[in-house]
Amino acid sequence: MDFDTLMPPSPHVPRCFALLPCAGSGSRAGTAQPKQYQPLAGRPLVRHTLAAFAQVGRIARVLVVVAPGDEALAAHDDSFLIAPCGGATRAESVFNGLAALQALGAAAHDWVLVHDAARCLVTPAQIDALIDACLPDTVGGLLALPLADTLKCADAAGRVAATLDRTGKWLAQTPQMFRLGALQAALAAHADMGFAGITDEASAMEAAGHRPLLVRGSAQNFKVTYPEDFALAEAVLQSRERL
Ligand SMILES: Nc1ccn([C@@H]2O[C@H](COP(=O)(O)OP(=O)(O)OP(=O)(O)O)[C@@H](O)[C@H]2O)c(=O)n1
Ligand SMILES: C[C@](O)(CO)[C@H](O)COP(=O)(O)O
Repeated sequence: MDFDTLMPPSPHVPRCFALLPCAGSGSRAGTAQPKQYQPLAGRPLVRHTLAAFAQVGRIARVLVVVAPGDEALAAHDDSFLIAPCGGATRAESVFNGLAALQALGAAAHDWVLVHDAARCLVTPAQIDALIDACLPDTVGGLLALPLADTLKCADAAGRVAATLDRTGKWLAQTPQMFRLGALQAALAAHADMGFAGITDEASAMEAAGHRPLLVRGSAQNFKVTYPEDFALAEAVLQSRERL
């Protein structure tokens, strides 16, 4: 099945697709298997991420980019598609995923929401807020959080070299929402250099001269990165169940 059968393309009504990079090794998490497949509150972590996107009616389709050979780990069902085209870096996985979306029928003017599989606490309301903010915009944008702590710069010995002005500084989160064609072109410009310095979609768009919109996210939308993050994520999920 391709996307055109699902929802015909129209130059007037761009569709929204979600692309989940899920091909990382999760080395900082210290788990035996990649963190996105670790059990969390009874199911693989990435399943919580997918559940949030499944509740957003404006997302036409979700594509999960996994490492070649990991298709079974992502345990496929009909609510999402899998592309086993993960790359050596997150940016490469996203770049390959955009090509897979295009091959399935997504158009250059369609929107793509790129979201870390490892940010499993994102909520449908946060995704909707990003879509609401970006749909009327020409560029697109990202969820992000203004810095809430004092910002230090370290020297090589692990001592404070300076306290930096945090005014106007935000922490980038995901989803990050851009037009497929514009994002593809922005990333393509860095492919020859192995996507060096491109740590998120917005940084590629910025390098291409765009100024993405900052949409306030939530501290709960953190990326599971370190061993202690699993217990925190589980506690948040359990607290939501009690609501
Ligand atoms: N080559 C890569 C690297 C990362 N990711 C994905 O990008 C998201 C954010 O990556 P992050 O968690 O920061 O990186 P990991 O490589 O998974 O972890 P680490 O840096 O600790 O090894 C994750 O959902 C991860 O699976 C990916 O698809 N392809
Ligand atoms: C994209 C991202 O989640 C924005 O904060 C983040 O940069 C991904 O983590 P990484 O460690 O840079 O891969």
